[in-house]
Amino acid sequence: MSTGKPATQYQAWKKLQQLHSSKSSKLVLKELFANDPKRFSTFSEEFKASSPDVTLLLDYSKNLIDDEVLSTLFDLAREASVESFRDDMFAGKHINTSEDRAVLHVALRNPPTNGFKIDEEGVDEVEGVLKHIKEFSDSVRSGEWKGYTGKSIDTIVNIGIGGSDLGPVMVCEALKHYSKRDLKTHFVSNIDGTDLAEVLKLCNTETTLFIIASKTFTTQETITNAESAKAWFLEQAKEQSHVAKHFVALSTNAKAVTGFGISESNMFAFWDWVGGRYSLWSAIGLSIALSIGFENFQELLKGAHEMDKHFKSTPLEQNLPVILALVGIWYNDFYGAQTQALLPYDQYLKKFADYFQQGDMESNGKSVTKDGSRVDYETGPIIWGQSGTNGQHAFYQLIHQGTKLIPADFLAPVETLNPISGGKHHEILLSNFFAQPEALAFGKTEEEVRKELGAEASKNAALVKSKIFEGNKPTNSILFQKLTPGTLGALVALYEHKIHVQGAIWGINSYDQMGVELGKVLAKNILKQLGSESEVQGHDSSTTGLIHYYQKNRK
Ligand SMILES: O=P(O)(O)OC[C@H]1O[C@H](O)[C@H](O)[C@@H](O)[C@@H]1O
Repeated sequence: MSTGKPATQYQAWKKLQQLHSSKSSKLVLKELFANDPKRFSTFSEEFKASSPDVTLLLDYSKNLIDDEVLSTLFDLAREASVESFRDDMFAGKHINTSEDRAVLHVALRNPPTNGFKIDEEGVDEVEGVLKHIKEFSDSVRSGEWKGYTGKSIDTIVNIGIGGSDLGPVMVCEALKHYSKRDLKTHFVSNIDGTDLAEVLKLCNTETTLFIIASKTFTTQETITNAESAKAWFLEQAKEQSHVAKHFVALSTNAKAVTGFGISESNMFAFWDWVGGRYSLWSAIGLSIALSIGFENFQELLKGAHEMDKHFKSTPLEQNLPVILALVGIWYNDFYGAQTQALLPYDQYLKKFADYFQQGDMESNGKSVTKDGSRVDYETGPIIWGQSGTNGQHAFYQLIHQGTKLIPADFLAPVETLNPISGGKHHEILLSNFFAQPEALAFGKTEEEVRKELGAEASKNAALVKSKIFEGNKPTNSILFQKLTPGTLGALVALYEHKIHVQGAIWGINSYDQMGVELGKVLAKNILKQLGSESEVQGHDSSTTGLIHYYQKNRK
């Protein structure tokens, strides 16, 4: 079990504080590289899965670390019992202590033979649900599954929010290359009626399949959207019995699903040991299987499983998720970095940062440890980013020359799936992928700027200063072979396990999400009061003023 101890109590943490005060000014990338020609090979690791397409190279040499810092970070991981906490997760122990649940997304991608031995109720049902997903997705994709007028399905609408939306959205976008183009996939998540209304304009009742994705099947947004979608469907289809051909549910809550009017035979089950933000590997991935086919969905699971094996059995010093986690902690807790950017140089990964906003921030955005003490150190970073090179033309200015330290992960494929114009686009893309971390690390000195400006430099001192790049900005670079389903599975699992390791060291519970509750409760209460001004009770003057303004001005 993770110790749940405040991280500041570890000896290694104290040593890292000392190292930071004594060394941080000396950790200068330009010098570290100049003094060690082997720095790249020392601080990089390759991950190779059994499929030759699934390989990742992690270069973490452009970080503000040396051997001593790194070995102390590994000491920290050992002192915080990261290895036994990891093993507890794989063994099905109830590491989600506040909800007394196991955390077993790894069981969803665990093959029936040669996998991990996991002992928890429901794990032996995983294969059966996968079989159900296969049969159903095959029959929809082949056109065998017919709608109420005998036509095949050509449009899928996934209605879900949070973990029941972001994973499928990200993966369907990332693996669009493998998708069945004549089966359109849409996602509706927001309670804002605009979301559903705009999607319904693209749908035909006779050929649309609605997937209602909700672990609890009580989420207000999802159930309201699902009810409105059903009403829209019935306006045309009339007969309640036709619902069975056009609505399926993904949930752990059979009672609520049948209560909604979807029969259990049209329900794809999962279990409470699957956290919402770790659920794309479960029945929640049905829209993925429909879009890219079951075999590709299985490849996605396989790639993740290979990363699980790596995480479970590789010594910490070569363990990719552990390295990413520790380097992240170095900036988050000792350098005071507030954020972590995820910058994929692959257009298909444009939703990757959005996905891990929930994955990381909902997991590690906590301020009490497992034993209830208030932390006196920083926990989860703010995750953000977008695909390169678009980000370069938007926010990189601040990363290069602003006042904030922004550690960034750069990701790119060696091979593109779209080698248009003889591969020219890809070469340009990758030249940017190589150039940005280099510019961030090594910057541009005043001397270089002066040389470049020539005579102008002596006339315009401010211009010289504005063109200096201080450099020494840390990055990780991840090069993967190409964006296959297996590679994506491995990449997602890499970041999932990074989150796990950081949470273990911070002593927090990465697997509950109490922080989303309060707003939901208040919104329900306010909804009841929106009828008239006199009903608005029990709020501060700001909230009351805003509600009254709305009530006066609504039409
Ligand atoms: O799948 P559902 O039960 O509808 O939950 C959807 C989402 O609800 C909340 O926002 C939780 O914080 C998320 O973790 C969850 O993914």
